[in-house]
Amino acid sequence: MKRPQLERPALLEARAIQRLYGPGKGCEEIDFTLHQGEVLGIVGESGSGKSTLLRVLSGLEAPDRGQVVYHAGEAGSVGGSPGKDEALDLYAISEARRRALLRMEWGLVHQNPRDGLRLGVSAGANVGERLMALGQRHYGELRAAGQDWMGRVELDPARIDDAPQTFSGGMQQRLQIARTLVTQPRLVFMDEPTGGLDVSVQARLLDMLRTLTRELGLSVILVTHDLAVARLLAHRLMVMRRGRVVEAGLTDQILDDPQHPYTQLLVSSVLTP
Ligand SMILES: Nc1ncnc2c1ncn2[C@@H]1O[C@H](COP(=O)(O)OP(=O)(O)OP(=O)(O)O)[C@@H](O)[C@H]1O
Repeated sequence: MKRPQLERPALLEARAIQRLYGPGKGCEEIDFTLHQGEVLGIVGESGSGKSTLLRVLSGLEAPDRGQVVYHAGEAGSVGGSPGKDEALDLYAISEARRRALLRMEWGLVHQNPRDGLRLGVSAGANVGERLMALGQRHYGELRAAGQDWMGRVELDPARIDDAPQTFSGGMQQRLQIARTLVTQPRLVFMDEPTGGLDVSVQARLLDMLRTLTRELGLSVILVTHDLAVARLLAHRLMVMRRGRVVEAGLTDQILDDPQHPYTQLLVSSVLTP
């Protein structure tokens, strides 16, 4: 697996994050740095706090304690000066600026594509909509981008005018991915992107996601309970249990030589035939 270069600049930092609904429910003492071009997998069984952490990291739910710091500042980033790194404390900036980040610099891929798509408009409009939010208005170019991205996610571009409801679950998920990536987000959050799909559909989608993340050099925070998905996509892993990170490190190291008894259990229960 291709390793991220360590000297790459930081993109997102979690500093002592806590969001608890009750003892062990939610997440606490979360510290890590995501570097540009890196895919970080957050794994753990159901209820371990993965989704809670993702909501906090992606600006959807404020933590009780701690900070999420996003390094903006490249040319074109929201509120940043060209070439200058600017560390934004996600929950200290205004709600409007946080929303602008989500719309313009980040992407969110939901487990259920229906949460990420607009079902009432065509496939092409779903892809073009985020570009329009960035100021693109040229109809022909929006349509061309829609067709191009449908092709990239292995959907038939001839179906550009079809409504997402007429697509299968796996096709809807590919459309959601096209809609998310068309704006070339600096940071992508994925919540169980292959969950809820048939195994054969999952395998194809996973293959496509791996190709896209590599080709585009995407920076991704990926939540999954599926260690096979984590193995294929993530450079690094954080293993969560009852809201805390019990083990973190390079993916191969964690899955081939887990140190924490919980990780050992998780790995043996999934990977051993
Ligand atoms: N809004 C909420 N109010 C109260 N408790 C919550 C809320 N959201 C999550 N929890 C609780 O926090 C714990 C962690 O939930 P979370 O959804 O983050 O786990 P998860 O690892 O993502 O699980 P899954 O893989 O099943 O989605 C669970 O015990 C859950 O019941």
